[in-house]
This record gives sequence, C-alpha cells and structure tokens, in this order.
Amino acid sequence: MASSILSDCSSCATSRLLPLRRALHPPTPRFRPSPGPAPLPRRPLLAAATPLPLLPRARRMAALAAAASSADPATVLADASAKIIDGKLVAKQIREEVGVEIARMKDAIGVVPGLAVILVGSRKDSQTYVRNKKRACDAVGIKSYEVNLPEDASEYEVIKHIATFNDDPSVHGILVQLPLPRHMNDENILNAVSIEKDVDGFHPVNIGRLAMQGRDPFFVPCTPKGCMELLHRSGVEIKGKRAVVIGRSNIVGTPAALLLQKANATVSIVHSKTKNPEEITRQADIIIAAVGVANLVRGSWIKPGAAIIDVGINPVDDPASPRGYRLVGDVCFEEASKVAGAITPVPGGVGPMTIAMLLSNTLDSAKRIHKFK
Ligand SMILES: Nc1nc2c(c(=O)[nH]1)N[C@@H](CN(C=O)c1ccc(C(=O)N[C@@H](CCC(=O)O)C(=O)O)cc1)CN2
Repeated sequence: MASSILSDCSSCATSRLLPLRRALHPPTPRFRPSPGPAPLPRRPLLAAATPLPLLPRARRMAALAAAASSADPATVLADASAKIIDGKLVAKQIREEVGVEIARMKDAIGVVPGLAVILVGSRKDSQTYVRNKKRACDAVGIKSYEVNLPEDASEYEVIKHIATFNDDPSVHGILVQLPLPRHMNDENILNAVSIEKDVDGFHPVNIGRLAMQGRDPFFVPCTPKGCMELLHRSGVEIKGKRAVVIGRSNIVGTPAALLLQKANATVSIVHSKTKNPEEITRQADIIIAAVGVANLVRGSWIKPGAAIIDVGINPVDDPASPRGYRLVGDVCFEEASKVAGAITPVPGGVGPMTIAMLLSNTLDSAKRIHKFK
C-alpha cells in the first residue's frame, strides 16, 4: 500500500447520488473554491491547489478532484501509515456494554427499555436501517415497536403515532427514520417527539441545549456522538486541539462541531461557501468529514498526524463489485492513510457507531425516566 503511486480517488465526480446522501447530508454539496488566485503554498510536502473558476456543481467537483490529484507524489509515497480506527469493533464493544447494563436494570427494577421506530415509505436503504435497528435492539434486550406508513401518508398520521408513543410509558425512545417523503415537513414531525424520548437528538430544544454553555441536551444525535466516541476510545486528545468539521448539516456537521467545541477544541466549519477549504482543513489536528462528496478530502488537505473521522458513505460505480458499486467516504482513504495519524475506514467506521449510539441513548432514556443509576 505505502508504495503505491496511483491513487484511486478520482471518483468524486462520478459518485452515484444515491438517496442515503440526502438523509445524512445537505442535498447538494456546494463546495466552491475561491475564484481568486490561489494563495502561495506553505506546505513543503504537498502541491498547491489549482485555482478554479466558478463552475456548475459536477464540473466543480471534477475540477476539485483533478486539482487534488495533482498533489506532490511525496504525499502518496509517504511511509507513514495511519492507525485504523475500527468502528465495527468499537460498536460491538458498546453494544455489549449496553446489553450488560440493560440486564442489570431488568434484574434490579424489572424494566426493559423500549424504542419506537416510525418508517414512512418503502425506500430500500431506510428499510435496511430500520431492520438493523430492530435486530440490534433484540440483541441487547431493548423492546422495539415499529410503525410502517405508506409513502403517501399524511404528516398528521405520523404526528398521531408520535403522540401515542410520547404517552406510552413502555416506550423510552422514539425516532422517525429519515429522509421523509418530500411532501412532509421534517421540522413539524421532529418537533412532535417529546424531548425526553428524542433518542435521535434532532429536536430543536436538544440541539439548542447542545449549543449552549452550561446546558446539556437530553440526547446527542447518534452519528456525531459516535464520532466523538471513536475519538475518545482511540485516545485522541481533543482539548486545545484544532478541529475542522467539513459539512454543516443539522444531523451531523453542526452537532459534531458543537460537540468538539464542548470538548474544548478550537473548531472551524468548512462549508460550501468557505474560501480555501483545503488550507483551513490542513491546519486541523482533528477532521470530521460529513459532506457527502466521495473522496473530496485528499492527502494534500491533511496535516501529518491528524485524526480523521470520515462520516461519508458514498456509493461509486464499481463493475467489479457484486452490487455494481462500492462505498467510499468523503476522504480519499488511500492518500489520507499515508498522512494521517488515525483514520476511520468506510465502510466499517462511523456507520456502525450510529446504531450503537442509538441503543446507548435508548438505555440512557430508560434509566433517566426510571431514575435508575
Ligand atoms: N432517524 C434517523 N435517520 C437516519 C439516521 C439517523 O441517525 N436517524 N442516519 C442515517 C441512516 N442510518 C441510521 O438510521 C445508518 C446509516 C449507515 C449505517 C451503517 O452502518 N453503514 C455501514 C455501511 C452499510 C452498507 O453497506 O450499506 C458502514 O458505514 O459501515 C447505519 C445506520 C440516515 N437516516
């Protein structure tokens, strides 16, 4: 690996825009490199980005990829190889820990946590996630409740089910699988979930509390919570470090930045209007990439030794794969793993943590409601 010269990260312009991206990230990645002249490169090892004019999205992404792939081969050839943060393994450990706690609570007070999941429509990916959530609940001893509504269900119907679960004492966590059909207003629906059962942490009050000094939310959204857990369990120091979050979605980028700030990092958010995203990212000791653009972050964007958490799950065409596509992250793993100190793979990085954190939030909710320590 370390001696490979060619990078296979030129696929961001060809990544398939499968619907999962709409759920995790803003619908249209709009990274826009500065139209002005590029600043002088200040990095000894890496090539400067080519200044790019304003382009339509697809051409912009292709141009970004091409600019990044012109990085000095020294980046690609570097001997260093990052520690791989194994999200599958950490998620398994967390599921086991949650299972032990649930058994302890059941023995002590006879209560098992309950999780209600509402799925609207018949998207294959959402059905898979909901099925996996149910299996994960079964494995740790959480009782799960499922409501499946047709694509053309009304907002009122969804809210009615939420209200029933809000009032049900055997349910400690409620989530609505995203994305919702286009005719529904996410905000109305997410606002209907009781903040004390909002195990996804998407209610504006929970996000607001996360943003405030001296306040804590009832729940932290599962994916960003999983990112932090991976950093903690991998021994990455956060306090006093520079962190960059790429992407500012409500469910990943924004809460991830707030969490890093709460953990005393100095945080920058790189988004579609950021000038010189590469230069800002290169200053980071910690990078959380959650933008939904395959292989956007190249080796030349990374400070040597940085810790990288890659939230992207982007399908790219791959005729050699049985599914006809494979999943890649927002970070070019092949290049980044030669520069970074630690990195999560895709798949098998942040993804499995999302469901593990959901179980952990559901357990916390039941403990809080039943005042069980
Ligand atoms: N209400 C919610 N909706 C959605 C959330 C969420 O947290 N709450 N997140 C995503 C979907 N999601 C869980 O719901 C989820 C996504 C990905 C994974 C995962 O384990 N991914 C694997 C790859 C899976 C594959 O091979 O296809 C990985 O990265 O290793 C789990 C859960 C949007 N909706």
